[in-house]
Amino acid sequence: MVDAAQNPDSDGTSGAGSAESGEVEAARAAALEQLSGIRLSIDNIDAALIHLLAERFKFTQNVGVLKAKHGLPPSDPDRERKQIARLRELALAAQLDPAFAEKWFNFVVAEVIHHHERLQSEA
Ligand SMILES: O=C(O)C(=O)C[C@]1(C(=O)O)C=C[C@@H](O)C=C1
Repeated sequence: MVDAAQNPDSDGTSGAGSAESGEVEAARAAALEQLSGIRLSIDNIDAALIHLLAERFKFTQNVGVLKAKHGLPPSDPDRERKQIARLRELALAAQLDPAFAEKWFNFVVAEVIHHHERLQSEA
């Protein structure tokens, strides 16, 4: 139920009683229900992204250990260029902004490189 005191009509009154305000309220209540459903899906996707990121970092941790052990450089710009080109293609096909995909990738890789550097300094 939508509280009229918290959701006044556009004229600032409660609009109590009119048939029109009843319809507006019903439509708003339906919209809020729809919003809750959509937010459940958003929460599921956010959870999946966290799990995927955690898995990715487990693998990059393995890479960092290997690199530290064998004196390999923390970053590999050539590999990154190829990854970015691939991710931009995937983003385009998925109707995601390729610039955003690249920004996201660079953000994650910068963190990975920090981890690699820390492992190297500890080795
Ligand atoms: O593949 C590597 O060499 C990594 O260290 C992993 C990774 C990545 O997170 O994808 C991170 C840093 C490198 O510059 C390139 C790629």
